[in-house]
Amino acid sequence: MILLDGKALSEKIKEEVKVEVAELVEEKQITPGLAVILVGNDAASATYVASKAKSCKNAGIYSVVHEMPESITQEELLETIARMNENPKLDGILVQLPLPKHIDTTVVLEAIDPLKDVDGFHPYNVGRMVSNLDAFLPATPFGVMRMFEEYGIEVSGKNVVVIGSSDIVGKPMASLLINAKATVTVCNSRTKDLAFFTKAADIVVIAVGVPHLLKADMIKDGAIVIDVGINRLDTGKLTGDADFEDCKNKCSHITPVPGGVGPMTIGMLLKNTIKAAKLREKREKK
Ligand SMILES: Nc1nc(=O)c2c([nH]1)NC[C@@H]1CN(c3ccc(C(=O)N[C@@H](CCC(=O)O)C(=O)O)cc3)C=[N+]21
Repeated sequence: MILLDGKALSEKIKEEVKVEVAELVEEKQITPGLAVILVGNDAASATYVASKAKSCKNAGIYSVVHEMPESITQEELLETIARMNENPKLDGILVQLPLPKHIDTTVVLEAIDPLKDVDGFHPYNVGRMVSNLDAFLPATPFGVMRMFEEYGIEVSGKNVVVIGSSDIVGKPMASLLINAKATVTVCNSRTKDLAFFTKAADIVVIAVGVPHLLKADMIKDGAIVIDVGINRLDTGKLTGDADFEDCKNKCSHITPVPGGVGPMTIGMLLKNTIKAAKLREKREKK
């Protein structure tokens, strides 16, 4: 069994990013900038945001974390985004999800300038991604594709089952795999016989938020398991959507949690921020 080491790979990506940032600064006098908007005081969200800011700093990317109280109105949030859209120091804008219930996430994500949408959640980028055009790709599925590449895993012609159909992971994951010529099946919580699909899969990508849902008896010998789940147990430990101990003896490759897909997400966000900075440079030249 080969462990897909997202932590080590993300270190490599961060080094690449560092070099690219240094080049941008030297050759184009541009420092990439990222704004992260954090609404409310969810502990997990705060941790992720802090780690994004730290990674930016290490890479030489200018970053601001804009914290707003749970009680802000949608209008106030939209005004903040409008200001950031106009701020030339900021190449990327990321609104940490989930947002409080009184705020309409769709409206907020659509307010971000598509050219600063480093999360790839704006319908403009979603449409371009589905059409296989150049776009900001959502960091988590983008990171999974990079992982396949790095480990020499060919997805073309493979049967891939994606479990979970969220806008953030499942749907974009399926799109990227379709663009790469995989045969893709997307399952969700209403799927009647999940094992029927997963047993036929060369690759299973699971992103549902149910600890240890995927067991060894649901996969075929030599399957590749990509675990996007990040579940915090009562013990405080993180665990995935796949039963790692059970699956590890049956699959050919598996991502651990922690240390798998999670760290890749941050690496690809930094990549997207550089892409945004390069887009700005092109616009400014015109
Ligand atoms: N607009 C937006 N964009 C996001 O990209 C976004 C978001 N909202 N909301 C929350 C999710 C979650 N997410 C993670 C990123 C890195 C790790 C990560 O690095 N995890 C480490 C462990 C971290 C720990 O120990 O807590 C690992 O899996 O090894 C996890 C989760 C980004 N998200």
